[in-house]
Amino acid sequence: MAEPVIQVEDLSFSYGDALVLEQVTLSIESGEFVGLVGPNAGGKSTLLKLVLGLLRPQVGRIRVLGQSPRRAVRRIGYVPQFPSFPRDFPISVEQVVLMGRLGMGRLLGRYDTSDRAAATGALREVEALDLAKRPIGALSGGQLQRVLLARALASEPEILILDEPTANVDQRAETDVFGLLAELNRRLTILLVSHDIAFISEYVSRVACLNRTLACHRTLEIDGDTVQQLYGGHVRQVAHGH
Ligand SMILES: Nc1ncnc2c1ncn2[C@@H]1O[C@H](COP(=O)(O)OP(=O)(O)OP(=O)(O)O)[C@@H](O)[C@H]1O
Repeated sequence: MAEPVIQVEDLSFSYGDALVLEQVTLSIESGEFVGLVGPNAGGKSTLLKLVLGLLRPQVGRIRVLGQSPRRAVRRIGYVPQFPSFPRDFPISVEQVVLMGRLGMGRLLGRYDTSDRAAATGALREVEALDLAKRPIGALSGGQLQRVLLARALASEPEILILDEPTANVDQRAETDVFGLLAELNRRLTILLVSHDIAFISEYVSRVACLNRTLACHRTLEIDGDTVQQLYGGHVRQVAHGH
């Protein structure tokens, strides 16, 4: 069997004395669409930072595409919860999407034809090519989210990781973004952080519930009890079926 795309084994992580992740094990296969859910401060962002190589495991091991996270990070497209640039920055949509090529060793402003073609392709894929020349500050929340998705796609990744991609958009834009993700999942493995277990259950194949410890559920198995156990603070009683 092929090696998992993301493999987390017996991972524990603390900030000082505060244990945030305890013996987390998670294996994501090629082509999966996994939702990572859990209450505030449950450790979701910390787990993403470890998978992206921004933090190092203190206990346990992470492999991404058979490599260390630091090496594999160029093969991951990341959509952050909040854009890392001010909305009033005088920069066009096209320039923002081109920034997705920087992780591939390009210098800011020194893009070649292949970079521009990748940016155009990414904007087309998220149906936002008509926005290319617009200033980033003139976009709606839903449009901005598509552009950030295009920026992640511009690096031609094999994995897409998204942190609450629809936290600041209305419901219609949220449905549109998830429709796009379902399309992208035909060729990309996706790991997505969300608070909204009910909404994402329509799209993802598996839900990983994280509240310091982690338990996985096939989407079809999720019922009221699962949600109650996760958000009612008794997540450690959920059977670890993996
Ligand atoms: N750099 C840090 N230094 C110290 N503590 C931190 C740091 N980053 C996060 N924490 C703490 O670790 C815990 C887990 O935080 P994390 O951001 O991973 O949770 P989360 O599940 O992503 O939360 P949310 O859903 O609110 O974004 C929280 O108690 C948080 O305060």
